[in-house]
Amino acid sequence: MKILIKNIKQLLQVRDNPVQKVSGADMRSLPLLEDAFLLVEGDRIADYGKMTDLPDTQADEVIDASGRVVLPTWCDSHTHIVYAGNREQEFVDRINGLTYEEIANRGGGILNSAKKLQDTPEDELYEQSAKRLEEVIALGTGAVEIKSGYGLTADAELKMLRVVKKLRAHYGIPVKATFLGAHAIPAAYKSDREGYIDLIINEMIPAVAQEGLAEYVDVFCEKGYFTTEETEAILEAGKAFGLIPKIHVNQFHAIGGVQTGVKYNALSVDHLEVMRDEDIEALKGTETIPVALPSCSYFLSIPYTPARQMIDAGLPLALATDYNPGSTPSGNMNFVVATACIKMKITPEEAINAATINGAYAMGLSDTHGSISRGKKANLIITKEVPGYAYLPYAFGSNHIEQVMINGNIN
Ligand SMILES: N=CN[C@@H](CCC(=O)O)C(=O)O
Ligand SMILES: [Zn+2]
Repeated sequence: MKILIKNIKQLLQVRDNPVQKVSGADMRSLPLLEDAFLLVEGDRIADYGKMTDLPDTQADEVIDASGRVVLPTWCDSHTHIVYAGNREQEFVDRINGLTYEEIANRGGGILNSAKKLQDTPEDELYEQSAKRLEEVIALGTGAVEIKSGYGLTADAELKMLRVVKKLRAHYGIPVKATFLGAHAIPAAYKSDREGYIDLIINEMIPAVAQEGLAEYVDVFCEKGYFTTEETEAILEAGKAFGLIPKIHVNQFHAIGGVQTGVKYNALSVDHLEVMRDEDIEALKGTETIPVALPSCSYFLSIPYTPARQMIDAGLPLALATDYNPGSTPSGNMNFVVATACIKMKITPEEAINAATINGAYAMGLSDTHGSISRGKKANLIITKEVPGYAYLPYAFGSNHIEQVMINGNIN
């Protein structure tokens, strides 16, 4: 099957020589072609160029993208979309004055979600999660990472990861799995945190590895959750089973989590709402990509990751949703890109780089996703008629997407 997309107003993120990620000042450059064509063969990008150079080719289907922008689908490298129910009551409680921390201390928060998830059968959990995945694909996400961490028992953590595996098998987009047993200390281990860490290290990680259920290992390295020493022990154990670290750090407090991530060669360090100069320094010259989650800052009214400062310091940056029931009940990458521009003062070019090629890097997918390059997967967003790509984050809150193509198929 050959599909020709012609008359594209702007074809974004065109890279003849694909890169793994873009950093610092290079993030300001978003290579594009105006008045372009794109040829899809099977599930791959076969060719692209200016309309004036359109080869004489027979296509099975022709899409006229006049007035429209075409770009690679979003790569959302940080989500928790496998969860049960919702936490709308906590949302109301926060409006009425309680803090996220106070709610967690009263047994709400992650423990509330864990209780719900433990009581939800696997099939039902799959159905709820599949709906969310379908929703985000329609919003232009074409690759996603999903974490466990709302199980907090060996059985429930494995249940979550089996749901992720089923989602991967059923949907055409890459779905990367992360084991986040160290998301919170469960109530049963309240006065025996060593016991829970022991369970993670000696039972959960080996079981996850044995079933091949995850590629990454994550820890919520934060005051009141897991210390840097505990994080190190868990990452060490994960690494022994081939799990690559990808961790939650610096959401509320800077306790050295960035340095721990760098020490363990984490693929990414995520959140980073509270960053000291030494945390930015620690990331320089490393392969660890910082990931910002602006929808979380928006929803919790906490500081935004100092993305401007980090990019100006020469770092790469990825953007992701953090879609989860507590801190970010939204999986909309379009909103993430707009919020990054509006609140973090990064340019549309930087934000689109952060949400495509750098998001792909944060999931180990740069070779196949995240840019318009020959041979990469044909996962594309075709917008409605728009004045240009900066209009996408500018006119925030509207849905500018007309069609989403996954593996060469229009969804
Ligand atoms: N910060 C830790 N974990 C999730 C939220 C957890 C929750 O409130 O359910 C996050 O990334 O924001
Ligand atoms: Zn998260």
